[in-house]
Amino acid sequence: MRISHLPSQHSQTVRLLQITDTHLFADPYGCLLGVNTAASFQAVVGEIQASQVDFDAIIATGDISQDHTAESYQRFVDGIDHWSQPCFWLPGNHDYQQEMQSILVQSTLQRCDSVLVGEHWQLVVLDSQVKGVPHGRLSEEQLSLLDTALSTNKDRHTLVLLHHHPLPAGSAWLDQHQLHNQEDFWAVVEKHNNVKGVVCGHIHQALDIEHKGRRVMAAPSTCIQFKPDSDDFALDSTNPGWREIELHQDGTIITHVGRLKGTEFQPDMNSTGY
Ligand SMILES: Nc1ncnc2c1ncn2[C@@H]1O[C@@H]2COP(=O)(O)O[C@H]2[C@H]1O
Ligand SMILES: [Fe+2]
Repeated sequence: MRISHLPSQHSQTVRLLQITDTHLFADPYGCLLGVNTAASFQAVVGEIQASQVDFDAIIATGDISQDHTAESYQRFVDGIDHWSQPCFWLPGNHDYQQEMQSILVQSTLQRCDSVLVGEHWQLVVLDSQVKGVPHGRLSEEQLSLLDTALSTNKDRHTLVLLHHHPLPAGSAWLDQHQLHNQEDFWAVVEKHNNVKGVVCGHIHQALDIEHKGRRVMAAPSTCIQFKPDSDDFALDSTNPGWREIELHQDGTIITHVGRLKGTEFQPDMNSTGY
């Protein structure tokens, strides 16, 4: 298992910044359904800086690239380069792991399976990608990695990270692309009592609910947003954004979604998919 350490800084509270579904292109003018994804990503990074968000690490929860190019991954690296905090990333359905592995190893970026965070927490970072299709699945290997990390660090509160949503989000078109073997995932989680939360990307909308006694959270994409509770594909006019997550030593999670202001990054609302 690839294990990393994140020492807690000033206090025992650890702050994470979730950035997800950037869908970047090699072309700086590349657009997804009318939104220039490089520009919206840069605007989100700029707004995080302007709002002086305090964080100890970035978690990038997949779909970093839309065109699978090394240049698109380099664009992500360049966008967060000015931050000295580490970035832990995992693949989404749109990612090409070969390019990711070669580009996202620079400076502070790391692909690891488990991060021991301060004295009280761990992150388990899972790969739910099934090559070439939009839905997710956790292999036997990933399920066993989760099980091992939870039993090895049973005294640490745990936040599990994966790209695909491990429960229906309430939109039929999107739920066909959810984590297909979610019963297997929850069976492992329910064997242990240290999982306090699960964080995903993929659904391009904010979510913060309780499921099987654990917190499940998702963040807005840095580009286009999907309309919640819509059985057919539909975009939402809410702005690109991010999620901040505070992990407290007693196991409490405090979280907040931040978004851009203004109307610069409205998608083509009549789009029917991509
Ligand atoms: N109209 C559509 N119907 C079903 N799936 C779609 C549609 N448009 C896009 N998708 C896929 O659904 C995925 C959901 O989010 P992704 O960013 O992974 O990328 C999306 C596409 O792969
Ligand atoms: Fe996505």
